[in-house]
Amino acid sequence: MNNERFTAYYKAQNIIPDEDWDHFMNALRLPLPTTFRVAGSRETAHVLNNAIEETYVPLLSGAEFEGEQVPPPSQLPWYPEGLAWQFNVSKKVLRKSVEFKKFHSFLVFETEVGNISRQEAVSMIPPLLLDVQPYHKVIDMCAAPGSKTAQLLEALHAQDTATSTSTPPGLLIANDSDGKRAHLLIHQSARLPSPAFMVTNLDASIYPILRLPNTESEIHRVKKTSNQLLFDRILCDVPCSGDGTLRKNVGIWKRWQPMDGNGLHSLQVRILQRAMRMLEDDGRIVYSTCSLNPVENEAVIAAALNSNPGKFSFELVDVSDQLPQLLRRPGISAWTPTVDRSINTTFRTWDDFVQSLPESKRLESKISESHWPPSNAESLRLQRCLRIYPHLQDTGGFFVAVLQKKQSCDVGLSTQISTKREAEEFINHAPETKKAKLESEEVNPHNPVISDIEDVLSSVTAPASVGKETKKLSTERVLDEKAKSSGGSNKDSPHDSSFKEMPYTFLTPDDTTLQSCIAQLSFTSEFPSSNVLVRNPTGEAARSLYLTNDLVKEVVRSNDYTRMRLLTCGTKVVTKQEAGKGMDAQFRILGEGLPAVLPYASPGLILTTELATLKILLETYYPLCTGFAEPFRSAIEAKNTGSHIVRFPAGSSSEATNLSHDLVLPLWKSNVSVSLMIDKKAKSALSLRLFGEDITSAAREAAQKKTLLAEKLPLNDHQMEEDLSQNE
Ligand SMILES: C[S@@+](CC[C@H](N)C(=O)[O-])C[C@H]1O[C@@H](n2cnc3c(N)ncnc32)[C@H](O)[C@@H]1O
Repeated sequence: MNNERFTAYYKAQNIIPDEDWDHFMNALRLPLPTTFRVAGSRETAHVLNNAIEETYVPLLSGAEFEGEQVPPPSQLPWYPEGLAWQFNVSKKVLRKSVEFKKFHSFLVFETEVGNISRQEAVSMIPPLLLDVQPYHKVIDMCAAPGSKTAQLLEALHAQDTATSTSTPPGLLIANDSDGKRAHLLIHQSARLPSPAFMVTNLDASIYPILRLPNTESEIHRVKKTSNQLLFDRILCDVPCSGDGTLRKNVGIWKRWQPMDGNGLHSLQVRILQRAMRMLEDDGRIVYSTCSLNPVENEAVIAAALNSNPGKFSFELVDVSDQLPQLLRRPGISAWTPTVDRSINTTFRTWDDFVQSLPESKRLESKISESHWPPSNAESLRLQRCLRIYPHLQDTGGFFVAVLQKKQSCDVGLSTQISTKREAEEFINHAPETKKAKLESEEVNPHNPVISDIEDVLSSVTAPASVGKETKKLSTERVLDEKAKSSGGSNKDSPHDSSFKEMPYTFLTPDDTTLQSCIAQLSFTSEFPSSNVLVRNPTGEAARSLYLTNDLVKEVVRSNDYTRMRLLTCGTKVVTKQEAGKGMDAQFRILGEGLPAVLPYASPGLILTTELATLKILLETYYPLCTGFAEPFRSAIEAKNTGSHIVRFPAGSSSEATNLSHDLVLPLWKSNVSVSLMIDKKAKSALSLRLFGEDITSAAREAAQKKTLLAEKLPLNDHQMEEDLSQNE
């Protein structure tokens, strides 16, 4: 594991003192420990964390493998409330040591149901420094696959209890420009259903201006002069060359070369600049990469700070007192970009470099002035950035910077391209066809259909008080033009017919199907029936009902869903169990939707019982009502067929545990039997947690299959083992 270019480049950057160099390089060659975070609301997280501390750490403490002691998991010292862990054992130990095998099953199942997030330690830092509160409007600009999004959602839902979801007044938009990855993100986030969540699929560097309804109100801290949705917190975990992940992605050793970072710099700057324009006063941006390269880190921060000269008053936040046990190094103010793959770092300035090129080549160069440290680098206080190195605390490499917007002199202008040079740059980044179109349009300041380029250019030269509205509109159009060229919306109509997702239609509270659903499920009058949406063009409550909070509803109703390429919003709470229309349909509460609707479930819908009932529900797919002990048997027999909720109160106990908080689950009653409406992985996780073993019918069937396979196949040991592990 070596790469001479890597060594030469980073030696030239002076990021690691000479005396630490070997230590740094050796750490990069070691496998990364496994790290995970106990997720979910604080209440649930602490219950599970206690289980790790009280059950698994003692179980694993004496573990030995092939005559050697294997250390048990330990808490990451800097992670708040001890909720993140690491352990360092090989796959062989995980598969063969009885104790670790049990721990591994626990991790796998709890990860499946979203109670545990397998996440690199350093990747947990940005959301912590973003400091999200439930009332914040938050956007995660480059979110997929979503491990940080999950942390942001948890912070938004800090008030959740173990059984029910709070409805935070804030909002989280997770965005990614890669459609496939954005869908993966949706899949991941289904573990944390939230009425305050939206996913969009846009290029973050040209993220469009989103609107809120035209209102004079300040309910959501919307400025009276603007109905633009500005964000309190923005995460820019930008695409990067990723050399901080060398320990995990060993293939990088072979292919690493510095032009990857050079090539990403411009996109990284543009994403950060876009975030700066979308930020509320006093708002905070966290910029992060898993790269060690200053061109992708400090150079980006410096370029973005310098591109807003004084207008928005951004500054790097000193976070040296936060996460005090996290070992870090300060950001640097001097670095030397390389201009080619051979690590030519001899040019002290961009001018020197450009002068060295033949005149015909100068315009072609992709390396810009902002790859070099600016002359005011010291005054930008780049040392406030965080550099995390593998040898400090046995982690990956990482970079984080926290930016704060102090105030804006003019809210209208906050959406603007701020300097003439910036406007020109903006246009220069547009594809050629778009540029020609933008440049050929006529100027008419009284007509919204005016030239974008002229408008942008005039907006930065006109006095701030003149034509504010026109300027705002035009900036939006420039973004729309850019979005259109990358598959987004059309200039004349905000609708983008190339976007194929189903529309989002809010039902009226008196919709007959919705009313019938509410009546069937005995939801109380507090149920927010005006925040229920369906996903089809006609607005018919055809199958699934989604619940959003007020702010998400406002955003969806005030913006064309195709223009914002909205992939999902809110949380699916109820689905039709059987065919049937309107009043005839039978509705069922979904497992993932239960926490969101529980606050509105009337007592008649909830059956309270003991863990012995749960045992039967886990052991059998469709247990007969007559198979339960009293009083549950009579209680369930007396219920109508359909959707119900079963509650196991705190204090119920089983062989393995004593429930420390209520547990509620969705139940379906047929004529003579019942069934627990959660998926088989959730059942297994519950079973392991509450009964110390997987007692589910699915696990029993899998074990039987395994035995059959072992008896049937006359394989040698090695083949047999492989077959069995594939079946697991
Ligand atoms: C470092 S990864 C993000 C990891 C993610 N934050 C997490 O914690 O799971 C960068 C992401 O940026 C996305 N991306 C690349 N270019 C983008 C752009 N112009 N706009 C938005 N997302 C972009 C990539 O698809 C990738 O998913």
